[in-house]
Amino acid sequence: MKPKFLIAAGLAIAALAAFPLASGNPYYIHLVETIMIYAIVLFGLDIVVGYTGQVSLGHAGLFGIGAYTAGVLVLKLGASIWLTLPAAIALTAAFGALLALPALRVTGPYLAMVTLAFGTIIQILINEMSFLTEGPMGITLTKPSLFGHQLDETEFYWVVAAMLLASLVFVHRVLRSHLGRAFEALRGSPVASDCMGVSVYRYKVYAFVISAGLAGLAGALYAYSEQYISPNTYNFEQTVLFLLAIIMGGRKTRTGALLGAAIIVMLPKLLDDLEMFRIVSVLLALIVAVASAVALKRGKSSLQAALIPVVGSVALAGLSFKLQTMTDWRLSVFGLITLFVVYYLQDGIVGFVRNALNLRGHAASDADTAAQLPAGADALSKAGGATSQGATLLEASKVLMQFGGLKALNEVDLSIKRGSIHGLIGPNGSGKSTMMNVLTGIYVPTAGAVSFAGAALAGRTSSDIALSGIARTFQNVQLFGEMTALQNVLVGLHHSFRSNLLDVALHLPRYLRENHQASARAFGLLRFVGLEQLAGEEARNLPYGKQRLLEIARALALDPQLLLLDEPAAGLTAPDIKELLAIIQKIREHGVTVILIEHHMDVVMSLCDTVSVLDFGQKIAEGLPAAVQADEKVIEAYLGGQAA
Ligand SMILES: Nc1ncnc2c1ncn2[C@@H]1O[C@H](COP(=O)(O)OP(=O)(O)OP(=O)(O)O)[C@@H](O)[C@H]1O
Repeated sequence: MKPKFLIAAGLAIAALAAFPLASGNPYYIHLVETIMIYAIVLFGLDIVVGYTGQVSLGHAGLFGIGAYTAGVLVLKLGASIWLTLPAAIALTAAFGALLALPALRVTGPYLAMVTLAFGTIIQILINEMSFLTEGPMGITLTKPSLFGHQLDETEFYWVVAAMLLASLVFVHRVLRSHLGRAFEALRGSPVASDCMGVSVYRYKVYAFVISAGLAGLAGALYAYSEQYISPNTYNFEQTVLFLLAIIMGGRKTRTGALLGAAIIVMLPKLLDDLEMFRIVSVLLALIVAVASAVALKRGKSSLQAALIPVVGSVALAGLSFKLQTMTDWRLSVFGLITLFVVYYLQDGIVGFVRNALNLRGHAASDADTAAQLPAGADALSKAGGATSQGATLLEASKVLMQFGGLKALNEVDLSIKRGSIHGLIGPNGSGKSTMMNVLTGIYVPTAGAVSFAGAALAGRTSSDIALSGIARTFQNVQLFGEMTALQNVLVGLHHSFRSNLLDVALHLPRYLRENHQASARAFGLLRFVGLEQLAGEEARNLPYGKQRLLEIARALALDPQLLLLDEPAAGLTAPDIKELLAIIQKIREHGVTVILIEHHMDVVMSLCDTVSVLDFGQKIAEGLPAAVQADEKVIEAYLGGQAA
């Protein structure tokens, strides 16, 4: 960690701890305490919303479960904080797993509705289960005791501050680890995640469970902080506020969550006080103007894009001086601010400032990591082994893939020899990509069987198949766009981690060792495909040809025995194709078997040992490239069309 960062963090912690002593005002102490509690919820919600890209409107319900676990345990058993906090985390995490179930089946607006229903059910249950929760009457409790000492407002503030710091470190470490990369990969491309051995199912559940655990912790702290809980707090408005806080603050940043929490706690109060509202809106206009000017100067934004937020915030400041009273305008101003942020600051306030000031988050630190790694790491391990060269690695027999009445594959047999490069060609729509999808478990064939390295693939998930040694690239590049090149490859290396949540959270030696080894290998793989200079660049910003190479590096990270390349040369320039040919040759030299789908005949002819030709889902020819090229049926179906 950089000394500058450590000093800043130390100062921030000292300021946070000193605040109640300096302020002395119970109202402000309670306000900051609430912000910290909400920030803990938002750290968790950001995992689900920001990282995995799911919508959750159920987090107020989870927050409520945490609060009521503490409340009920205190009410019924007189339990201490040592029991209530872990119990709240555990029970809420279990409910989080329950909430994850719909996320496995539905996405987008449907998921939003289901999670909203979950939140509503929780609120109704709290209301109805009077024997446990005291129903609408609510539960009154006192501040907890620690080591026999009853905490006062300030001491409890410090407990909350300690929990905030612990949550911050925990979440930050998890999100920067292989687990966080897995969450982010789900958002980037679920199909590619599965094909990299990162099970979408498993990691969606993990994300909800961790997120819920944090909501539970926050809920329990909230119960003690307010000293009174009732079902009405955990309602629809609360859940929307949480979501809004993430959007306003900025997703995928802990600073954004803190800022979002401050906004949702302060804004309603701010909108009650006209004088304060005027001061803050003028300050906001100034900040936006400066950030926009910087963005414009650095060429990060067009004049129009930079002007709109400035005009908006200046108009808001102007409006604040026109208003005589806030009472009638509170909700309208709140709505306007929300609309403005959601529409114009889509990366949230933190994202906007980062963009304007050209701060690149973890992209820059990836470049640093890359630069520190040893130069000669042997990235690509030997696969297969010389002894088994020539034996059958993959056998597909009578594979039928039917979509309604269309037979995309019609009883196709395919036998792939270990160590070979096997070409799969055919006109558009002949079933090549469908075959890839069958081999990687994305499609379950209507009939027929596939065996790989002696084991049947039937009934296995894409991620299982990937982990057993089949890696692939995609016809339409499926990178994790918001992640750097290095992180993309690290997702492919997910299988090399054995560390669990505890190893990650406490940075235990096992995790540190695995992380270092994985980073070194990822960088080595980038070097293997000639992308080491671009390690810290976001995948979406790479030129198309480089994106295709990055996909190959990511696939190789799986240590595959079989690599499926789906039109790797599509859209590449002639020099890029030359580079690609050399890389595929090198891959074969490392003993990796390759199935190559390609429309560029020169690539197929120069690389492949055997070529199979598909037409309308049927295999019409197979053999040496030259023989296939001369085959009448092939010329008629495919090469003839190309020649023409
Ligand atoms: N999920 C699907 N649902 C319905 N039809 C599909 C599906 N996937 C593929 N098909 C159809 O199966 C046929 C074979 O498609 P496929 O993408 O495998 O061809 P291809 O040989 O890879 O073509 P190209 O070279 O254009 O990529 C096409 O008619 C396609 O429309």
